Amino acid sequence: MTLKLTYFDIRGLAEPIRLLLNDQEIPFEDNRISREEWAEMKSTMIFAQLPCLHIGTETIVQSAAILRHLGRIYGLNGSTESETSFIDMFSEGLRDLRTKYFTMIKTDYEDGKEAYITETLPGELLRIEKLFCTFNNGENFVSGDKLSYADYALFELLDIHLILTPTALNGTPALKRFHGRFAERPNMRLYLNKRAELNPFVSGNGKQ
Ligand SMILES: N[C@@H](CCC(=O)N[C@@H](CS)C(=O)NCC(=O)O)C(=O)O
Repeated sequence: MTLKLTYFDIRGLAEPIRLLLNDQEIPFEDNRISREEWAEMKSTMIFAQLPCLHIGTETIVQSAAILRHLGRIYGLNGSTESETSFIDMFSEGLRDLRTKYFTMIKTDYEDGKEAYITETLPGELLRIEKLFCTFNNGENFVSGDKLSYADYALFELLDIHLILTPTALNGTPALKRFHGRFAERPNMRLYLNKRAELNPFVSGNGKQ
């Protein structure tokens, strides 16, 4: 089965998907397109947006649907209904914070960054940390002993906040430990080192 992930040459909404594929050693074509190519392609996309995953003969869009699809087929979606629901719930919570982050980055970076860092972020991260500590006191993965797609989404969300402010995780020690641990998974380390050479922007407007 061939996999082709199409997105822009930024981290954005595709990066948790790239992290999962690289960490799991799933071969895929990382198709990073230019704005000119996008202008040609936009009208052919289901919701006129990216990312898009071609997987065999299937086409899947919507970043969360892509991540969940990969989670289901590669065994990264929990082992019971209750685990899967927890993973979904956790991911949707992450999505809410990611939306706040990208809204600030895209619409209010100059005026809103400081307030986001000092007023919005600490409470949001504390809530995520509390939920993360549900299983094994946060010493393993989101859903306990078993890795899931949510771990990739969590890692990327923490990582982009560390770019925004290097002290982002100082008030959430379990999340900080998770970030450090996860970055040292051998395939993650390989990918992160490779990515560091290219250093793509988090967002299309170059603010991060
Ligand atoms: N809900 C969608 C949002 C997709 C989205 O906002 N994509 C943006 C890039 S991050 C896009 O395609 N922008 C180009 C455009 O709308 O023309 C998802 O999660 O995949």
